[in-house]
Amino acid sequence: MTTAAVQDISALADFGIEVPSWAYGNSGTRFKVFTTPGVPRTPFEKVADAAEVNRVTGAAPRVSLHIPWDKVDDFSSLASFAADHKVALGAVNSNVFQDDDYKLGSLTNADKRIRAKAVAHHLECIDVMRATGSKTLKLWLPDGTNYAGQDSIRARQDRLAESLQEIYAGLDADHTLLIEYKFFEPFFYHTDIPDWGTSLLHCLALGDQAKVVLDTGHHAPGTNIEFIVAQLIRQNKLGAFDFNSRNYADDDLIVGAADPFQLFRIMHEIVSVGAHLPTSGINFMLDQCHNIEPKIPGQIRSIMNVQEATAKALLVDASALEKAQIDGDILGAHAVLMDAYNTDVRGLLADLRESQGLDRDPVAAFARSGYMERVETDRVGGQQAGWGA
Ligand SMILES: O=C[C@H](O)[C@H](O)[C@H](O)[C@H](O)CO
Ligand SMILES: [Zn+2]
Ligand SMILES: [Zn+2]
Repeated sequence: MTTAAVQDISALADFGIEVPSWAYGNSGTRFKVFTTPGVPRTPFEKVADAAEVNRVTGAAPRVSLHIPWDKVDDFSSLASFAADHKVALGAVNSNVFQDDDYKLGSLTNADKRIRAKAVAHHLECIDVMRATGSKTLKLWLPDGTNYAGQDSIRARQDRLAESLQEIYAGLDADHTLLIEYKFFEPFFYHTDIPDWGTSLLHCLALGDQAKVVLDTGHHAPGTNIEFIVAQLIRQNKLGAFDFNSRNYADDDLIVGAADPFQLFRIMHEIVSVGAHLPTSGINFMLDQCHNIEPKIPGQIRSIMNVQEATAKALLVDASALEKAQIDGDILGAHAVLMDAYNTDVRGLLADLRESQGLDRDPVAAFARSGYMERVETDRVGGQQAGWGA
């Protein structure tokens, strides 16, 4: 059983999780996008909601943007608005998945003019980064095909490599390009960046400023995600996470909701090599859609789930684990990990929040704040943000 001596989760005080602007807008599936009273209508209102999550959790210091969903006339005013709300603008996400021109591909398209358009969009995103002070460009490439023979898998990789080079050349020296992989959707025969290996190969071809994004919802069922985490960290090529959880496909549910033990195993691979520390440079982000549940409480719950998994990982008795592993003590080693996983860390986390001057229970603190009632009253009229907006 874990001894009291090692119940130190203080490292969580510096552990920040970046929240996605799009989680505060309406979202859904192809069947229905549900609307909710009080949903933001502008990127400013999205940032205000994200700042509320940071106010009660103390652990959501940045907001990811998605272009053009978060396009504004003056990005520096959005950045100062964010600063006034004690958050910063984080990764800038490109979008090459909502344009008819990209039906047969964007950065992989056989038509050079289409590829140039998609490259130009990424260079525009880099300009947004310069205006917001963000250092990260995040590229999820939806490109793929639906039928065997539809296009040359090899030729598309060559075109992709060329397009990525043009984007990479547009980065400033202190910028990072994050390349996200996904095994399928929106296409259903092949995807041009389907797995960590393909993303890693392109990152290695580009250079040190290119790193892999691991979205926890983007793997084939049965994939051992923590193995990929360990492998990418070994290569110093894990740039970021898109945290969420899923039961079937890219469900984008609340992280840890569908499989809290998987989240713990992932955070164990992170914590066991100190990659949870800010010095690791890994960006821990959420990528979720709260289709039916209240969005701000959903984000608060998500932050708490990552904190709980990380706290449990910090409680792993590392020396006992290593000894059991070296000794070939299979069940002993497993028991050390399960002891930490089965430890109820909610009290420790509440104590940590209190020591940071925060309410012990962020969910209750938000409910008591009256924030939701206020925005439901104020945000009348205009176009709610979100899918289909
Ligand atoms: O499945 C899409 C990816 O997860 C991307 O990260 C995407 O940009 C994000 O989900 C917003 O829709
Ligand atoms: Zn993602
Ligand atoms: Zn996704």
